[in-house]
Amino acid sequence: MGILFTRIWRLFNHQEHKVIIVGLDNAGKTTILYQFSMNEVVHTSPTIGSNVEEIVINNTRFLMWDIGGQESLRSSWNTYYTNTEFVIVVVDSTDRERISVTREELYKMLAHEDLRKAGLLIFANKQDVKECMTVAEISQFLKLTSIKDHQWHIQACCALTGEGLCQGLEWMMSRLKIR
Ligand SMILES: Nc1nc2c(ncn2[C@@H]2O[C@H](COP(=O)(O)OP(=O)(O)OP(=O)(O)O)[C@@H](O)[C@H]2O)c(=O)[nH]1
Repeated sequence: MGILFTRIWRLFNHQEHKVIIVGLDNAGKTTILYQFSMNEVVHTSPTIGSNVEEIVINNTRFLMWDIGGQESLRSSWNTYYTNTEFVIVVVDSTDRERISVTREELYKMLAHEDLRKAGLLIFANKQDVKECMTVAEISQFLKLTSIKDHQWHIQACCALTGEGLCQGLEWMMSRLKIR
């Protein structure tokens, strides 16, 4: 009886949390996705369209969509928004020139009806590179403290070594618990 109950419970709790990973081209989105799913660095090439992986952490399932960040692809990001619970924005912390483009894309996304309830995790990636922007600088450039209608968190990371990635996932897990 106990085992049967557990199986039925699992069947009905097979909930999957949809996550989209966005950011400008070359930010490190695909590298992050495959660190999550395979725990290793894969050789990446620019994503045309998207990559998707299921990631299971402590029985919690995330379906993660890594969406290509090239300029021509950004206008179709919104086709992925339905039912998204978390948006991960990956920032190339070495790319000072385009942080304003990231900011524009970020606020465009946050204003979209389909993302009204989505949590926002920002990865300040490539922290291994000397003289990259710090988390504080990126927060300021992106005006994160002005975001009142979404839960958000910024996390420094290096997708090549995996440093910081678990902390980002832990933040997402903590948000799920308090819902
Ligand atoms: N130094 C350094 N390089 C990184 C890091 N993360 C990713 N890269 C490199 O950045 C380049 C782009 O990484 P991708 O993961 O393909 O970037 P993307 O955001 O998926 O790019 P698009 O598919 O064009 O949108 C690759 O050469 C990666 O090896 C990091 O933390 N540090």
